[in-house]
Amino acid sequence: MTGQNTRTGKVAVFADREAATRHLADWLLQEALAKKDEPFSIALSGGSTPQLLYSMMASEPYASRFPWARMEFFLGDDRFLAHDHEDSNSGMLQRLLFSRVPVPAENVHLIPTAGTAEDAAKEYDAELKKFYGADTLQPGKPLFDVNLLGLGSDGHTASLFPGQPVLKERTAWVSTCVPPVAPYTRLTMTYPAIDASRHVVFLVEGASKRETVAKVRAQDPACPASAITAMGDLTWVLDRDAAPADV
Ligand SMILES: O=C(O)[C@H](O)[C@@H](O)[C@H](O)[C@H](O)COP(=O)(O)O
Repeated sequence: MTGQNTRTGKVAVFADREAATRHLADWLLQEALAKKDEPFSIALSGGSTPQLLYSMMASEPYASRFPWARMEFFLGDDRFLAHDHEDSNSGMLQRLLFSRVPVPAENVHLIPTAGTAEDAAKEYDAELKKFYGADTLQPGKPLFDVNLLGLGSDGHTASLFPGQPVLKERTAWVSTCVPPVAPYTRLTMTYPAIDASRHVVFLVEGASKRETVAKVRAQDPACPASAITAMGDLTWVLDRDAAPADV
């Protein structure tokens, strides 16, 4: 697999948020069906941007077409909060998607919240390794089929925030992060886990993100998202407002 990065990845621009989201839903459906009887694994992003996608996947024509029984869902990151907290990504996904489709409960791998944040990171790290079937990543063997990422205006993705120790983590697959501005301790997949994806997709919308998209595509080192690569391909799915002038 020839890995792509944020500079070499393909850019797909759509007229508006609805069109970009529908394209992504169609593509995810195509990829899931292409796996035929094999599991289809996807790590999902939190935040507000992908919420339309999750609602769309749980509605027709997608709800009756996705092969839910063989889909495996993970979270790229979460805030270290009870899942019923209004700011929990797990809670958001439960509300918008998992409670509305027939995905088996054992296929929904939410980030744990018991004990300390460090305990939860170790537990989720172990869960990823159990799913993968090994404790070390092997060349050419992806951990996920798809890793869906968002982008913060400061260039963070998942909970890989600028200046944080987690950016140097190259062994653990899950770590904690205390973002400089956000009030919650976060749990996040690290670069090795995210990069071990067959497809990495950045879904970014809105004019407020345009400058950051340009920086990350230029691989500005100040933006943690710049260092993201994919084991296979990396794609930017943008609405017109988020698209830099050169795309
Ligand atoms: O938990 C989170 O918030 C996300 O994982 C985070 O990385 C998000 O993707 C960006 O902050 C963009 O968020 P918006 O889509 O809300 O702009």
